[in-house]
Amino acid sequence: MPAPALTIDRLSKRYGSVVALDEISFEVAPGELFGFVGSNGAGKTTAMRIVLGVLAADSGAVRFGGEPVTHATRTRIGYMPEERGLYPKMRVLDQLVYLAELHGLDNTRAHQAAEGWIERLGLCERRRDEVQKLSLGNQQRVQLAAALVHDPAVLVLDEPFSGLDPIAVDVMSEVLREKAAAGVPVVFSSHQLDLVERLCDRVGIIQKGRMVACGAVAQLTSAALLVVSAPDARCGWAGELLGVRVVADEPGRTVLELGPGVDDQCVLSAALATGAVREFRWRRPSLAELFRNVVTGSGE
Ligand SMILES: Nc1ncnc2c1ncn2[C@@H]1O[C@H](COP(=O)(O)OP(=O)(O)OP(=O)(O)O)[C@@H](O)[C@H]1O
Repeated sequence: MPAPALTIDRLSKRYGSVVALDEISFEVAPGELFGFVGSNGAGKTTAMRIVLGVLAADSGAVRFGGEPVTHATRTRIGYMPEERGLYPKMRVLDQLVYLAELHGLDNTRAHQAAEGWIERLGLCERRRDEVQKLSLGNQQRVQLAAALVHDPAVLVLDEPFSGLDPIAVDVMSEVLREKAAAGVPVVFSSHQLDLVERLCDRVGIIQKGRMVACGAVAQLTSAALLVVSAPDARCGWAGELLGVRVVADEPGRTVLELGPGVDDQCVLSAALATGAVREFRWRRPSLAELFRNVVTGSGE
């Protein structure tokens, strides 16, 4: 059976006077890796917890293959909570078998799945250890295994990369890519924007509970930036140019965004007026630059 799409439709949630989510919507298609990014407190965890049914929305809906999420369909979601919900005194293997059985696998299949993920995630030597005795990074590997052990149809992961060493980041990335390639919609939150940019097909940027940008990474980062290296120029030289926004200003090197109708040759003349120009080229912004731009623009 093909995996269903995950649809988040105009979710709103308040905690007293705090608006955590304000009509937030997005969809994650089967086979898509969707990166959910935003500043601290933007509302990512709240949205993910509502998807899982751990928290109720004030309004809006979560759909799975077009149908409202029920208790039965929820068991098909693999979830990695931000607060990491493992049993500290349970051994790694026992824990994974238990969670797999809880999601409906019989004991033999639960053992096979648990052993498979233990091996895949490099936990063989830790399989008989209590979770609380593992390093934080290894606990996180177990948490990922816990999200995957019942072969979920959708993956929802809250900051799965935080605190991982580079090898574990590679393993995590590979697993997420593989699940997406197998047709599973995968959504994860992260503050590591370079990683999100590398991995994701689409991203959603949430700010104060509102989706302020959502789309394909290439499309969102298509507005070009102008890089100008003028070693003799004093800092701030470009700030006086009309219609030009300074994105970054280091000694000798400036990154600019030109407003509509601004002629780049006028910028070149202004740069040459400061002395030699060693570099003058257009480039795409990174996701991190886009994020800063969008978040600043939305009033942060
Ligand atoms: N149980 C709660 N009671 C009151 N306010 C809450 C509660 N949980 C979250 N909030 C508030 O809701 C807003 C959204 O929080 P949320 O944890 O969803 O953000 P986040 O994007 O996941 O942040 P982070 O990147 O720091 O994990 C914040 O203002 C937060 O303080």
